[in-house]
Amino acid sequence: MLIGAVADDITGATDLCLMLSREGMKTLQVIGVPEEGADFGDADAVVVALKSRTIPAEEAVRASRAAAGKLLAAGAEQLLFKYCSTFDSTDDGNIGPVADALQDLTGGELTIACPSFPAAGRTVYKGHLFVGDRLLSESSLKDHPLTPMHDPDLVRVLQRQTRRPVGLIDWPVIARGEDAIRAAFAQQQAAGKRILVVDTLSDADLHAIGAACDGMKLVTGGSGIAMGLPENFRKRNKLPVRKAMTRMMAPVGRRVVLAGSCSAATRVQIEVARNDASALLRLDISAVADGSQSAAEIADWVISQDKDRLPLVYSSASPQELQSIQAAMGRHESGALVEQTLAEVAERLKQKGFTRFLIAGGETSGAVINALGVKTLSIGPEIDPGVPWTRSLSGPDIVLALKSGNFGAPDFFLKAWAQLDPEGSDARD
Ligand SMILES: Nc1ncnc2c1ncn2[C@@H]1O[C@H](COP(=O)(O)OP(=O)(O)O)[C@@H](O)[C@H]1O
Ligand SMILES: O=C(O)[C@@H](O)C(=O)COP(=O)(O)O
Repeated sequence: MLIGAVADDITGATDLCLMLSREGMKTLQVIGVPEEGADFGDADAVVVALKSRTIPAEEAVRASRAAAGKLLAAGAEQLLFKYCSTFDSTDDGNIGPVADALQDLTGGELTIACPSFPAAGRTVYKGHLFVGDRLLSESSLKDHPLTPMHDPDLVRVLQRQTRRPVGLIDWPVIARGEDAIRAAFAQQQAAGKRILVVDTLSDADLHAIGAACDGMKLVTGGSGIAMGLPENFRKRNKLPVRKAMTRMMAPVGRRVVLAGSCSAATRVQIEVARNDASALLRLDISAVADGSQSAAEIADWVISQDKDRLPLVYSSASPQELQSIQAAMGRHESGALVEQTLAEVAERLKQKGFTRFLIAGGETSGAVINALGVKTLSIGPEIDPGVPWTRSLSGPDIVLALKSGNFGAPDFFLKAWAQLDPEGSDARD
């Protein structure tokens, strides 16, 4: 194993898997902390998907340390901690505490914090995170249901989460390339800094930063940082050149979209599907809470739809609607009830022979995957930046597209299916 990664949510993990496999690494996604003696086959990279972004910091640290320990024991040469490209976290964590714990596990050496993903519009300049052309705090992430982001200055944000000194390598240094970046690492380390936010404006910057991280025991960031890391192993003849996949075999069966993301991109995708005459049903959380809507009824509705129409169940709400739901029911309580309901719908549909699932939302995907009993995923073709098709390797034979809330083009829900073999296939990849 060349790279062992711990991701703080499931869509983040598939995003990272896609990046690593696009760069030629045979990549396996494992759901949850691997079991003792787990067999990772001949994977060049293993990404462990946790659901640790919004749980209490001590639990996130415990799970991340356990997962990282398994990857290091299996021979991982470099450890990667994957979090969101929009740095989703609270002042209590969990990025800082987990990075600290993994740094301890890997000998306490200097590490970086590189959330940038320019292909998805996330860049960092003077330590400030931009989403498209807006500062993070002025983007739709300020209204995230679980981790509203109000401060765009990542040095400040991260410093609130860790006692270790946080530094910054700004863009003029990054633009001078690998050697300059490496020299800046050494200078900052000598100045007592332990974790460095790195400015990044382009894929070229990511390649240069990745090259400078050759040999760094622990790297932290979004999937973008994985763009430049595989080349370090290829240079040493540890990694062959592989072609990216463009289509995927999928088991015979019906399809469904389940959206528990309230992100701006997902809400647009829902409207595009509505205008295309897909069959839409809203999960009304107040109705679920008072018993007038249930997972069983929602699943029956999906099953009863004409097979030629795409069925889409969504709980997604506008920031204003969300505010009043959360005021009435509580932020975590309402979120958990939505997740639990969509997870039960998925489980019921699986029982009825549905094999093709498109799930929108990271936390939502985590809940659905757990309910479906999926343990490992192989990575298929890219639908849009950050979102591949995946196929379950053990347990139920199904394909899944796990879409991060803010990823994907407006027609994502409609176009994703074109990459699956319409006839179906009984053989797993
Ligand atoms: N109508 C709603 N009311 C309250 N919470 C909701 C509603 N719809 C979705 N949620 C919750 O919002 C959270 C969205 O997070 P997530 O699934 O990670 O989406 P994203 O990828 O957009 O961040 C989930 O916990 C989900 O259950
Ligand atoms: O880095 C990213 O933006 C994604 O990989 C990711 O982690 C997004 O999280 P969700 O929006 O909660 O799916």
